[in-house]
Order: sequence, then C-alpha cells, then structure tokens
Amino acid sequence: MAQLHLLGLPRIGPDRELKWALEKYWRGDISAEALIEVGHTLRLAAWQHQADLGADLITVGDFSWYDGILDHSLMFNLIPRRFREGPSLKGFASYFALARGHQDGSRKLGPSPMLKWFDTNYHYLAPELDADSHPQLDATALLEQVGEARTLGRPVKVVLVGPVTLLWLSRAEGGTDPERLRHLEALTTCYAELLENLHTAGVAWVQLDEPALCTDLPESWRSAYERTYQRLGSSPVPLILATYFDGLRENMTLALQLPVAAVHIDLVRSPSQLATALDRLGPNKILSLGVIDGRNIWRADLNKLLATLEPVHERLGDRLWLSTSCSLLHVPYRVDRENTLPDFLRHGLAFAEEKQAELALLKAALNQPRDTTIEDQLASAASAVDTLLSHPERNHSPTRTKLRNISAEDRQRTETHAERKRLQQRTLKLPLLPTTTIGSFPQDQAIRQARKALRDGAISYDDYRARMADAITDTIRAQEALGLDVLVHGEPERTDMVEYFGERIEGFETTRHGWVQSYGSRCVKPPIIYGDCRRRTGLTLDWMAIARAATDKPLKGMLTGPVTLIAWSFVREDIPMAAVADQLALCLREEIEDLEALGITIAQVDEPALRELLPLRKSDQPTYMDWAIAAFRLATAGAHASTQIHTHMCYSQFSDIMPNIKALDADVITIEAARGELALVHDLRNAGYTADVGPGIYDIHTPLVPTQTELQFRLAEILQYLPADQVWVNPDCGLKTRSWAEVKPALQAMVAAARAQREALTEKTRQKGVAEKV
Ligand SMILES: Nc1nc2c(c(=O)[nH]1)N[C@@H](CNc1ccc(C(=O)N[C@@H](CCC(=O)N[C@@H](CCC(=O)N[C@@H](CCC(=O)O)C(=O)O)C(=O)O)C(=O)O)cc1)CN2
Ligand code: MET
Ligand SMILES: [Zn+2]
Repeated sequence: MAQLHLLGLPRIGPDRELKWALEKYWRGDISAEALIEVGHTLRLAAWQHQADLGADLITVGDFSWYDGILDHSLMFNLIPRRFREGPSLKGFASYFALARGHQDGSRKLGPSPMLKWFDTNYHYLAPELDADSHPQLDATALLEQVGEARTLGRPVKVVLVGPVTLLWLSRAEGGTDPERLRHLEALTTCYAELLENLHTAGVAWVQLDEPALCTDLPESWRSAYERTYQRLGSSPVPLILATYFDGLRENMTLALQLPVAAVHIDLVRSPSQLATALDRLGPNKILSLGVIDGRNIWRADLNKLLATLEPVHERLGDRLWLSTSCSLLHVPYRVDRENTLPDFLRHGLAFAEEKQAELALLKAALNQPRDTTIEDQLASAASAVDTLLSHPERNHSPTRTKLRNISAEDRQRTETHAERKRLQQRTLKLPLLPTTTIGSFPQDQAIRQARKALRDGAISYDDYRARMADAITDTIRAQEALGLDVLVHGEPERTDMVEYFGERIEGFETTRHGWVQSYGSRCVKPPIIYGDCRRRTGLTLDWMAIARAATDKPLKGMLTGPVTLIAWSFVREDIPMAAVADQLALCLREEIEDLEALGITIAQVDEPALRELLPLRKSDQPTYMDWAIAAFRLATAGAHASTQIHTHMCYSQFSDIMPNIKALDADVITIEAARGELALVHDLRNAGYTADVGPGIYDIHTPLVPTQTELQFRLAEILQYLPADQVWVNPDCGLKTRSWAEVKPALQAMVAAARAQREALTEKTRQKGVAEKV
C-alpha cells in the first residue's frame, strides 16, 4: 500500500487569519493569549484536514508565527550576538525582536538578515553565528504542538529543517564556511537530543528537510552530511530525509546512503531522477516521491503520473510514499472560492487543498481496485486539463507573429551608456548625488479601504480613480516638499507590483483569495499567466498622466520587469519561460514608448527577482541568464537615448551575478544594500560597473527611522569607493509597507545627508581648484 504524507502546508490561514492577528498583536490591539489561540485554531484545522483526507501521517512543525528558520534558531539557541548581549527579552518579545528589530531608547538592534528561501518568493530569517554561539536545545514550543496534534489520535510526523541545511543557510561573523561548519557538531548533538524527546513524546516519524542537497555542494559540506547523519542514524524515531527544488544529481548516492529510513525526492523539478533513485535505493529504504507540484497551481496530469507510479508501486509496495514535490507553503489554500475566474481556467487549477485531494486520488488509484468513482474522477481531471491546454488564449496569433519578428537590434540600445548619460543630463539637469525613491509610497488605510470598496462594489471606478489621483498628487507634493530630485507617482493603485500588471495585461488572471506568505505577516497574491501575454491598453499611462500634470520636476515611470513578472506569478508550462518573458517584454516596450510620448523620460523597470529565479545549479545558470537579460533588453532598448532607464533589485546576493547586471545595460540601478552596502560597493567596483548606481542607504524593512548622521556616514563610506558622479541616493526598496510617520523623517534625513555630502564635495573641489591655482 502506497502511503500519503505532506511535506508541509500553508500556515497563514485561508483568510490570512494569522496575518491579521499578528498585526493586531504588534499594534497592541490583542493580547498574546488571543494570538496564541489563532495559531492553535489554524494548526488544528490543517491537521483535521489531513486526517479527513486520509493522510497516513499528520504533519507537525510546519506552523510558524513568523518564519520556520527563526523557530529553529530559537529552538537551538542560535541568538545573534547583539541580542545575546542586548536587553533581556522573553517569549514573543524576543522572537519578534529578532524578526523585526528592536529599539530600546536610542539603542537600535537590527533584525536578522532576511533572505530568499532557495529560488522561491518566500523569505527566511538567517541564523547568525559567531565564535561564541552556543547551540543548546529548547524544544518546548515544538513539543507543545506535538501534544496538541496527538489529541487527534493519528500518527504524527514532525518536520524540521535538517542541521546541514540550517547551517548552510546561516550567516557567520567572518563569513567563511569553516565559521559555519564549526558549529555542526554541537548542533547535531542538539538534534540528537531533540529526536530522543520527540520519540518520547510519541512522534512516529521525523522529516528532516535538506534542500541544500539539491545545490552545488562543496566537498566539505558533502562530508558534513555523512558525519551528521551517521550520528543521527541512531535516532529512536525513524527519519525521512526530504530533498526538493531540484534533482539530487551528483548527491544522489550520498543521500541514498545516509542511514535514514526514507528519502524524499522532487519528481516535478527532476522527473528523470526517479530511475537513478530506484536503481540505488537498496532493499529496505522507503522512497517518497514528490509528484504533485508544490510550486505551481496547475492541475496534475494524473493518468500520466499513474503510468509512472504503477510500476514503482509494484516494485516497492509499502516502501512507496506519495507527496507534493515540496511544502505547499508556496501555493494558496483553495480554488473553489475563486468564482471570478473563468470556468476553463478555474477547473484547470489546483491549490493546496485540491493538491491534497489529487494525492488522495492517486493513492486510491494505486492501492484499490479501480472502481467507477476513481475512474470518473480521473476522467474529469483529464478533461479539465485538456480544456485548459487547448484554449485559444494560449495561442494568440498576432502575438506569436510579433514574437517571431524580434531581431537582435531590438535588444540593443543605439548609444553607449556614456553617450546616453550626456544626452539625459541635458534635459534632466540633475545635481550631483541625485536623490530618489524606489517607487511606492505608504499604502495607508485610506488607499486600501478605497480598493476594498471598489472590489465590494461600494464605490464606482470613477470614484476610485479620483481617490487614487488625490493620493498621487499628495505624494508628488510631499516629494517636492522633501526636496527629492527624481519624483515618482507613488504606486497607490497597485495592490502589488506584479499583481497590478496581471490585472492589465491580457493572458493573465488574478485571484480573489489566492494569498501566499512572502515573509512574516506579509503576503502576495500571485497572478496566473495562462495565455499569450499582450498589452491591450496602457499599463500605467492613466496614472502617470496625473503625475505628469502635477509637477515639472523629473518624473520616473514605474514598470515591473519581465523576469519579476514571471517569478512572482504562476506561469503556464506549455511554452518556454523565455517566450513568456519576451511576450511580457514587448508589453513593457510599448508602454515605455507611450510614456515618452507623455513626456516621461525616465522609466524604471524593476527586476528584484532576477537573482531569485537563478537556477540552483551553476550548470543551468547561463541558459537562464541569457533569456532573462535578453528579455530585459527587449523591454528597454526601444527607448530613446535621452530616456533614462533605471532598474531596481533587492533581497538577494548580487556578487555572483554582477556581469549579468552589467549586461542589462541600464542607465541607473538602485539596489538593496542596507544590510551590507560596502560589500556591494566593492562588488560593483570589482566588476568594473560604470553606469550609475544607488546603493540603498537605509533598510526600509524595519520600522527603525535612520538619522541624518547615520546616513551621511554611510554615504561618505560609499563615496570612498565609487566616484560621486556615479552615485545616487535612495532607500533600498519601495516604501509601501511603511507609514508616512516613518517615511517623512527618513527621507528628510536622506535628502539632508545628500545635500551635506554635495556641499562637502563642492567645497573639496573648490579647495582643490584654489590649490591648483596656487
Ligand atoms: N509579489 C511580490 N513579491 C515580493 C515583493 C513584492 O512587492 N511583491 N517584495 C518583496 C517582499 N515581499 C513583500 C510581500 C508582500 C508585501 C505586502 O505588503 N503585502 C501586503 C498585501 C498587499 C496587497 O495586496 N494589498 C491589498 C489589500 C489587500 C487586503 O488585505 N485587503 C483587506 C482590506 C484592506 C485592509 O484592511 O488592509 C481585505 O480585503 O480584507 C491592496 O492594496 O488592496 C500585505 O501582506 O499586507 C510586501 C513585501 C519580495 N517579494
Ligand atoms: C520589491 S521591489 C519594489 C519596487 C517597487 N517599485 C516599489 O517601490 O515598491
Ligand atoms: Zn525592492
């Protein structure tokens, strides 16, 4: 009998109950007890659902108040030095201080670095290690959850991130591998103790997630796996080693030889690894197959899967387990409420709950004789998939023709950056160290309420439009008052920088409830690219016209780049991503042309996800970068030489993609660097980056407001490495998640810092001039 288990489920709540509760708790509107109750209810619902579905194990440990990796840091006492030496905080106060930063009078303790979880749009909080870190186990919180789950009377499986991946994802003072690996032994001791405790608590299985095994691992890390699992192999509770987000490739033998009872592999990202795994599995090991996609929302081709699974089942029997490729954290809860989607699309989708049902059906089809109920369900699934695949929207002939006619010149600007810079400066007349922002301004209650009212039909579109117009003019006035040099319209009309374009570009649909956690309480509603993408009307022109009329200062149009539109949407899989990217690039190219006609000669094409979509394996990266860069260039190279193309990137390590960033050939890049700007500045210098750069000089992800002194100091540091005429001054990302009360003083400080630096530089030049004359 094939068994069914789930690697992990979404946790924010079908109506984002956890988000609302957290934010109320942070505002002081509800008590800790009330928050705890919300978490309890959500966990119970997820477990009950698994029980109802017939999952053979109930998954525990996938819940988190903010982030699962942070939970591990606290469970293993991996507290960053500044917090160990800082104020003594307890419980939620200490937990959220690490997540969101802490201010104690004038003393500021920054939060842990927030990094991308492999190639997803989920962000984890990196454990921070140093020579004095002292791993120690405190599993109280997890054991409580095990206790709760056990009341359901089903076998419990606890999910943890494995010790090697946990260290792989951590940051060490000094930043080297030995610095991280030196903690492995002590950490493994904690895991061993934890496994004992879980066994005592009646846990049937423990799943150790080791997605790091699907990356290019240095030898020291491969041997770390052997050492660690030799020790954990004596665990009294059986272990499942879970790998996902890619194939195991050269780590297959390593993974299969570790002394664990079961290994999970991702057959969605790497179907071909099944044969190798079967070959090398050995006589006793259980093989868990991730056959249902945890990263995308298309209904599975169950007949095809069954054709693959049947012989495996015959061979392995009980030793075959079925699951999703990875945790379902990355998909929304359920499709059936999405009644604004056209039927042909809705029927072709599977969110977390439908995916669990798909697994249950697969399990039934394998384990039981095929009765008519099973046959009917399989047939209706197959027909829904067919209907979607053959839909005419998938093959829009004018779009295909345009795509075929793209030439190499279309991806190449006619002038060099230096020539363009001269032309652009003629019209823009920007001062040294120009100040700007990344695009969005605070999305306050009034803006969101207006959007909700529009959705609920309580106000007309004209009314909505008027309110957004007011927000745009107010934002313009505020920027003028602050003295910023390049203004933006503020993006009030965008729920999200990707979802908004999904509403306007043909070939996309957006959902009503399809929320996915991005970090902490923040969620996104990824739109769905199901057809050929094309621009029917202006994407931003109506709003930009309002902004253009409101000011004479340089104004920057805001677009989301093709790669990011893809990375943060759910994307069709029947044509190559490169083709989707070019379709989107053509939409943006047309938009930039129209912006120019409106008199807007600065356009920012945001690509914050350029690094995120980079394949985990080096050997796959060049192919990706080729089409990603080509699409960006297709979007932007139609602009006049006098039009200044900006791009913006954030949330990533950029050091290894500097040559690619250069190849985008943007005139200005504003780039996140606030949690380590000097490293970035070094990278830019080493890469010989000569176009303009704005290394974000403060972190917008915390409520801490920077002072002019701090910012002036940062700027001075940056200017030691980059020539002043190359540098822009800006925050490190958009301001939509902040309040005006935070944004105004922060930008005031930023503008003042830039002005002070400008004066200092002018003074230096003047003195130099005097010195030269003498
Ligand atoms: N797609 C995407 N990925 C990204 C980013 C990004 O900006 N977009 N940035 C990086 C970090 N990730 C982020 C992800 C989410 C948010 C964020 O602020 N999300 C908002 C939701 C934004 C949104 O769609 N807002 C809707 C409001 C939806 C809503 O909650 N409405 C309420 C009512 C209004 C209210 O009371 O707020 C309801 O329907 O009940 C709107 O503007 O209209 C949130 O979780 O709070 C920020 C950064 C990386 N990945
Ligand atoms: C995640 S990058 C955000 C860029 C966008 N223009 C903004 O300011 O919000
Ligand atoms: Zn950003």
